[in-house]
Amino acid sequence: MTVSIQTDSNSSRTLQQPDSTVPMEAKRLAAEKAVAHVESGMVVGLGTGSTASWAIKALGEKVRAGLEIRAVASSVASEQLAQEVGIPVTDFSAFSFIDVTIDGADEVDAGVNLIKGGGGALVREKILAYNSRHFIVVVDETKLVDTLGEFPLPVEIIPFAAELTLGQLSSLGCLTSIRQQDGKDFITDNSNLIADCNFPTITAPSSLHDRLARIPGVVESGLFLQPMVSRLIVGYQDGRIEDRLIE
Ligand SMILES: O=C(CO)[C@H](O)[C@H](O)COP(=O)(O)O
Repeated sequence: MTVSIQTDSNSSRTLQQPDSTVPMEAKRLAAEKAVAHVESGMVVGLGTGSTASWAIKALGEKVRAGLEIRAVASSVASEQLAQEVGIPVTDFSAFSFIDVTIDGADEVDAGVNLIKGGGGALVREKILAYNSRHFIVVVDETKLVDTLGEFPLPVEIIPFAAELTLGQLSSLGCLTSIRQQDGKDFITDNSNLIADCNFPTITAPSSLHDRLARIPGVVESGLFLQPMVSRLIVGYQDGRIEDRLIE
């Protein structure tokens, strides 16, 4: 998928969404490795995106073969996919914590901090990750970076006074744009907007996270900072898989 991003300087550039450039096979292998960590009796959080979809499909196969789990989804799309492949989706009132959540990411830095939200599901994804005993991130090798920021940081904002909120985001040193889809504003599952924030680089993600959180109108940012990830699984184009426990 190709998304045209309009910046506040009226220039435009093209963001290649991960689907168009990365090896699907590496994503699939990483996702299947993650599913091997799911056991009967668990409550499982389902991420969003193409890598998470591979995990949902692999989980569905295991459920059909007898694995007994209950799942919660981070997006309407993932919930629909889960139902299609036979995974029982449960209500948030039915449990007090999630055993394991499996999700993808747009960037993973050397300290295992993430940018997420390329699929626009970052708020629900973060709620699931935060409430999970184990958060397994599955990516292909193209998502690994030394420093975050090449992928524009998605920030979910409420529609009210969005122009003012965009201005506040820009004052942090980024070019901002409201994400578009099919010629219209992209609307999240929470009826909000996504501001894509293009920083030159994000050298201090923790302080940026705090500054973003102080802006009224910002619901959440796509910065998922450590300690959040408990396991990182990376699929490589040559077929290798790295399954790393994060201490
Ligand atoms: O954060 C996300 C959705 O909001 C996705 O996990 C992220 O965009 C990675 O997607 P993909 O697995 O398709 O590369």
